[in-house]
Amino acid sequence: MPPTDSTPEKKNENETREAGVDTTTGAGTGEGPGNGSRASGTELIRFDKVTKRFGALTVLDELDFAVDTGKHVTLIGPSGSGKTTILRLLMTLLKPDGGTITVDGEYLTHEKKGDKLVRASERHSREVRKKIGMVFQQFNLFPNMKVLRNVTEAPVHVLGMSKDEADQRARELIEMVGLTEHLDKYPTQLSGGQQQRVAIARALAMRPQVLLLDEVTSALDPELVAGVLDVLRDIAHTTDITMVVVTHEMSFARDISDSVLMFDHGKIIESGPPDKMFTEPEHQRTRDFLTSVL
Ligand SMILES: Nc1ncnc2c1ncn2[C@@H]1O[C@H](COP(=O)(O)OP(=O)(O)OP(=O)(O)O)[C@@H](O)[C@H]1O
Repeated sequence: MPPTDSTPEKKNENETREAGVDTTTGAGTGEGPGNGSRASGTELIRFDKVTKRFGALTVLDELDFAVDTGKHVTLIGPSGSGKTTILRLLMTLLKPDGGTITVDGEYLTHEKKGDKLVRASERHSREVRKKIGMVFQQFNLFPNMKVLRNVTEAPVHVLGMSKDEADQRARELIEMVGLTEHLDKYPTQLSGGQQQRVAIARALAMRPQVLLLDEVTSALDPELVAGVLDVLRDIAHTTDITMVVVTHEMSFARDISDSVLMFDHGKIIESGPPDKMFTEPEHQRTRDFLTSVL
């Protein structure tokens, strides 16, 4: 399908993809975002010494990493290692206890007041968060709205898009996820896999710069998984959208990732391109984890 206003920009298929992730601890050097200058030319997301605690449990401990524009980064690691927490922080569903998160050169968690960096207001976070779309494990569709309206609702009410434009964009996205004949159905009239494809179209309708995927097939019956992964593979391979993915589907991760980050107890213990991570991981914890899921 040719690129349109409603779909993420088509990528140069000959482009050689580099890892696109920085897990060094150099974050925080330089002038920093939020004051008119971007931390780096192509950087879209940066976690700078981000700490998240739940009571006595420290889930993320001064985590540093960055994702470049257009790259696909997959987070792997044992249950409880903090992967979903990272996505929820990006959606501002959680607040960090320390450190800063920036998206497209703007602080998500903080804002500048004069020379000071203060906690972001809800309004500021909401604006920055518009750059981010997320697809959850549970599809979270509006049960009382038909498929088309599920996809047009947020562009009209959150972005202020005209109904006609939202409608046209939604139809194109619904076609992209293969559901044109189901436009007029309610979510309960669809299979789980179809509902998840509506959720993907709905996230893309907001034209986000980054798409977060949180174990999007784990609530599906096994026979419905492939259809959803095929749609996501297509989006990953034919568009320029940045992706941060949490999945236990390792062959999918291998197909779409520029870089894989292995988490253990809230820290990145190893990272690299998927071919290396899945065939010759260096860390024993990574080897043990991959043996348990492959
Ligand atoms: N709202 C919360 N309140 C208390 N503890 C939480 C909360 N959310 C997450 N946790 C805890 O934080 C830790 C990290 O959770 P998180 O969901 O980020 O892990 P994960 O790596 O995504 O695991 P999984 O692969 O099982 O989804 C877990 O021990 C979890 O129980």
